[in-house]
Amino acid sequence: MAHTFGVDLRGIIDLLSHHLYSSPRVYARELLQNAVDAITARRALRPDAPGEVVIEPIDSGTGGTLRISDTGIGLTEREVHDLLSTLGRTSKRDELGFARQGYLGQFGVGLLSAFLVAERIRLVSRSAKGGPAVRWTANAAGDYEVEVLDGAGADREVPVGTTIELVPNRDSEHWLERDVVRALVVEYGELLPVRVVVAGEVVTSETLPWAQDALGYGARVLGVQPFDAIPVEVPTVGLTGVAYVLPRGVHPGARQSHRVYLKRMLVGDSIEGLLPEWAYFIRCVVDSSSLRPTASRESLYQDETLLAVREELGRQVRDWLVRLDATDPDRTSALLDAHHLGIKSLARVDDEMLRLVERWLPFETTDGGQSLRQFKRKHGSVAYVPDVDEFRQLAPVAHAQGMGLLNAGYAYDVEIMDRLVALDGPAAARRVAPNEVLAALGEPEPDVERALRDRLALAKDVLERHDCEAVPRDFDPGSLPALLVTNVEGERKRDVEQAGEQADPLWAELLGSLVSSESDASQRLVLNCRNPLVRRLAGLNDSALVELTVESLYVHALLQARRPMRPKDTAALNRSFLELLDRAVGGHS
Ligand SMILES: Nc1ncnc2c1ncn2[C@@H]1O[C@H](COP(=O)(O)OP(=O)(O)OP(=O)(O)O)[C@@H](O)[C@H]1O
Repeated sequence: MAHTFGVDLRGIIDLLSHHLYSSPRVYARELLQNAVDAITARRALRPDAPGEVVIEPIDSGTGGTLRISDTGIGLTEREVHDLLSTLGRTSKRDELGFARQGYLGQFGVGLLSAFLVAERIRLVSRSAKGGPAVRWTANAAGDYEVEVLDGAGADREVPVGTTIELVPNRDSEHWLERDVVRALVVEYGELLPVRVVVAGEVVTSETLPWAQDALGYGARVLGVQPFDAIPVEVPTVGLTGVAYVLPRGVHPGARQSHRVYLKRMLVGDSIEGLLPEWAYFIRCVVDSSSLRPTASRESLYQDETLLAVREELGRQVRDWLVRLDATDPDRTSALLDAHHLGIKSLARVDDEMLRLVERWLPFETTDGGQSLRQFKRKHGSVAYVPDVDEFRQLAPVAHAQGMGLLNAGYAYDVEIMDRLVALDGPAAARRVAPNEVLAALGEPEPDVERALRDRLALAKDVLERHDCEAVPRDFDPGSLPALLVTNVEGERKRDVEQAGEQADPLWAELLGSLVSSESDASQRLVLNCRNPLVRRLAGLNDSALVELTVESLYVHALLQARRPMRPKDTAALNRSFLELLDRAVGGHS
């Protein structure tokens, strides 16, 4: 013999309250939604049927009930048994189980959420299809009663539509009181296309607020004045709304959160996944007639449709950016200034964005802040350094020699340079190695160089300790005594030597022929013979003082290069500083 599942109503209510819905507050949305759906159903029969929802909350502390009445389609006695008293039964799906167009509900469980705040629900309804009025009373314990109000005076007074009355449970009276109810109804239902009255006050408006004053509405919803408001539209899912461009100050890692309405009922205002990740500086407010909610109605179902909508909204924001670029240069550069990270990340894969970045985004260069285009116009191609510290170190030297350098050490910069090369050819951008800057530096006067090299021989131990080769040069600015650069060739040579130890002789010889540097030290301390201190170093006779000066110059250059200090560097800093201090206060005299 076949049996049907039994259902423990208490268990279901517990499931709903603790696991499906995030708070009892959703009861207001579910009741509102049923009332609006009932009006929609009635208007499907008769388009000019009245549409109004009236909510009478509890007056604080009076211990009464909340009533919500609608002028909707109502329920016949059969429907009350069939729809209200069977969990999961709904009138809002078709024979094949698909959600019917135009209705907010679809799962057949929403009414139960009233039990999150009520111990008893009383419903009185009269169907627009005719027949007597019906009263249905259900308790949280899981029992219900149906009475037909036929013929009696009470029946005649019941208009077509439904009134639901909630008797609060012990801890929930406050959920049904005026201020809370009003706030909840405004939050969820302020855009509903029917008149909703709470405690005598109409809380809905006919038109979508962003259609009238998008920027004003944006400021209210976001709490700040948006940079701009982009109207967006995806007709395939009946979506309209606004993409707000946030003013500066949003972090690229910040979670996207959008305000989403479905059929003009709020789903939530921190809905994720509506725009591609790069658009972190955009907040949307949209209404859609056919995106799918999850069963809790608190988020969107992540399906193919949502993916397609995300792509399309991303495209519309991007098109706006391109239009702005063409029509309003000042605003474009202000926007790029505020949100360069998102736009740069887009430029890696989108050529029009790349051109926009090329034209407007200021980069740090040896000629000050400049766009790639300006820089290219002056120097012919973009010579860049892919590391911020290296740039800072090389920039003054390069600038003094008339070389243009651009700092491409921030997020996405190198990928943007690679993309420029892929599009415009190898002359478009070029990575500059420190040695290239060194190659541009002048040779020192021979006698100064000779004298300096003699002194440097005295500091051999110090230089070896720091894995450094000293290179005398002559360059501007004269105030800079020394420059520390990584010896890329030296490192390569060391790798090759290591590889050579393990490789067969023929291969080792081949590898060896690729390396030309004289030294295999990993760093180069480039001493500036134009600097007075370095010149004095060339004339020193005290070998201890030569060692101390070379080590101090090394530490100074290391600090300038902002390299991380290893323990032996910190020890060198302490040693040289204290020894210099000692000499300064006369310890050696
Ligand atoms: N105010 C009302 N007027 C007329 N019929 C109603 C009303 N409230 C509920 N009903 C009927 O009761 C059924 C069950 O309602 P319930 O809120 O549990 O589910 P639903 O609205 O169909 O779906 P969902 O769970 O997505 O809200 C509805 O499908 C509708 O037919």
